[in-house]
Parts: sequence; C-alpha cells; structure tokens
Amino acid sequence: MTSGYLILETGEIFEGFFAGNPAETTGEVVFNTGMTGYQEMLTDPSYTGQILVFCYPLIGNYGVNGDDHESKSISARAVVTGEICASPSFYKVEKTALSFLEKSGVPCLAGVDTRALVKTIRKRGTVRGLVSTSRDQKVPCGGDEFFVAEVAIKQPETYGDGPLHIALMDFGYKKSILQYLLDRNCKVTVVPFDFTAKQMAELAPDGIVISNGPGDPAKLAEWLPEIKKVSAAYPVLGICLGHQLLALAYGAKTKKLPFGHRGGNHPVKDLKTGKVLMTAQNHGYVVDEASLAGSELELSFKNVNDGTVEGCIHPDLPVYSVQFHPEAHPGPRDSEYIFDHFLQRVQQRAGVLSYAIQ
Ligand SMILES: NC(=O)CC[C@H](N)C(=O)O
Repeated sequence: MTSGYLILETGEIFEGFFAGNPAETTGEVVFNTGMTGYQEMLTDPSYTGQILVFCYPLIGNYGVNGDDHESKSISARAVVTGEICASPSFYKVEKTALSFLEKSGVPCLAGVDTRALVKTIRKRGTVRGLVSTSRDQKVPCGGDEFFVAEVAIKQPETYGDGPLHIALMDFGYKKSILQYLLDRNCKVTVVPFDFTAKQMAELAPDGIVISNGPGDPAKLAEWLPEIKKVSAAYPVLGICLGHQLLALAYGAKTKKLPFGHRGGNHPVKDLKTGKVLMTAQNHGYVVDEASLAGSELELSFKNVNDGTVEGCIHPDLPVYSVQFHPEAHPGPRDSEYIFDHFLQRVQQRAGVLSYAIQ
C-alpha cells in the first residue's frame, strides 16, 4: 500500500494510504455525515471538484449496484475514509466501491483519522486540499472552475410519456429528481442549463424544475435574467442550486456557509404547517436571509439547527424553491410531498383534470 496524505491549505496534514491506485488531486474538502449512501454521494454531480470525506468510518460494505447511481460517473475528485470494505455483502452488489473508484480514476485515501479531519474542517471552515503521495506539497489555488458546464447535458433529452410535461433544467441533476417526476407519471424533457426563455416557449412545458448542481451559484449571474423570465411564465420548483438561482434571480443574495450542510439528518421547519422534516442536504452556499427583505420572495422553510434559509416562495407566482433534497437518495423522504404540491399547481395551470396525483 502506498502512503498518502491529505494536505489542507491551512497547513494541517492527515496521513493514510491509497486503497487503490495512487493519484494526486486537489479540490475543496467537504464532509458528509450520512451513515449510508456513499454510492449516491459519489455520483451526485453537485460534488464535482470536491474531495469528499465520509464521517461514517466505513464505506463500501454493501458495494455498488446498477440502481443507485445518481449520474453516469463519479463526480467527487477524491475520497477520504477510515476504511473501505473489500468484501461487500448485498443481494444487488455488482462491484466493490474501490473497483468503481479505480475504474473512474478517482483516488481513495483510506486509514485516515476522519474524526480529527472533520473537527479541523469545522474549526477552519471550508478549505481546499491536496491528496498526494508526498507530504511536502503546496495546495494549488483554485475556485475559478465552472463545473456546471462539465456536468450538464448539451442537448435536450426526453423521458416518459405522461399527461404533464415538465422541463428539468440541468445544472447537474440527480437521477432521482427525474425518477420522482417519471414515477408521478410526467413526461420530462431534460434541457441544458443555458436553455433560453425563447427555447422554453417553443418546448411549451407545463412546469419547470431547476436542478441541483455544483459550485458557487453567483457564478451563474449571466443566466439569471433568463431564469427569471422562464420562472415567471411557468410553475417552477428549484432544488438546491436551483433554489439559490431563483433567489438570486428574484433579488436575494447568497453566501458561503462555514462548512456546509451535507448529510441525511438536517431538521427543517415548514413555516406553513409548523412541521419539522428530516431532510437530505448537500450544499456549501445558502440564501442570505437578510437579503430576502429586498427581494420578491418570502421565506417558506427554515433550518432548525442554524436558522438558515431552507426554502422560498413567491407571494403571487407559482415559484417554489427548497435548499434541501426532496428526492432524498441518499437520506430521508419526509419532504417528497413537495413534488406533489408542485405538480398539483402544475396540473391546475395545465387544466389536466384526468391526472390524479397521489
Ligand atoms: N446540491 C446542490 O445543488 C449544491 C448547490 C451549490 N453548489 C452549493 O454547494 O451550495
């Protein structure tokens, strides 16, 4: 086994070994607190450009299967873990997590004291890091990459054939979002993130979902006027990056959280019902609550742990957005009713009476 190191830009060095092929890579170091769901996390395009640290000390124990991919490839640049299991056990297992990583050329640094690492990230805030075979390296600068263009589709693709037609704007969508819409009997056209309002008018969907995606939402400033135009013309639901983009388009601001929310146990209050939901989350940026006062949107969901903005609503238009993931995968499904509420609004607007939503 080759010794390996995670070097943080703040100077701390964490030692481990390369479980597979050694490789040098750099990125923002983020941690996820979920106990399961490593396959979905690895393939979630929102992790593009990031070094993913698993807080749970063991990954790979149920292998990787053909059903649980959130996209076609691994998005994380590298994986840091306590242990990666070489002999998984699960009826669906197709390969080991390590062979999946190796085939994708993504290095896995194992044997790391991830508890100490997470405590350091919590203390320092989000940091960049370098995974390397040598401890005498400098962490290169970064942060200028435009990851959305790397992961989003270039041409529209259509799935399903239901009475409601949803356009899913792809900033790096998770397959589960598409699956939820298909399961609710929708026809879905996945469109590139830079689809214009004019192209949308030609497509003429009944509603729009703006997807999750990697990177800083403020980097998408040039597309905000189009996003505002399309969202004023159709019922729209924004998820995670999609929520942040809607907030920016309607005049709010975003900011970076100290070390993000990534996990499956983030409590969120639905301000309309007073109910608290357990939610799946994966984000580093957040809508600044103070900036909502100068925007056209209102707060609809709030994080119970740190009080941050978890969702917005437009007082007049059918514009809804959530920072968390109603599609779960991985994580709890408490908030999946958000898809139903959204589709009910789409249905009312479209006048499709024959369609009954569960
Ligand atoms: N999952 C997402 O869509 C993440 C949104 C954004 N990239 C963030 O980190 O805040």
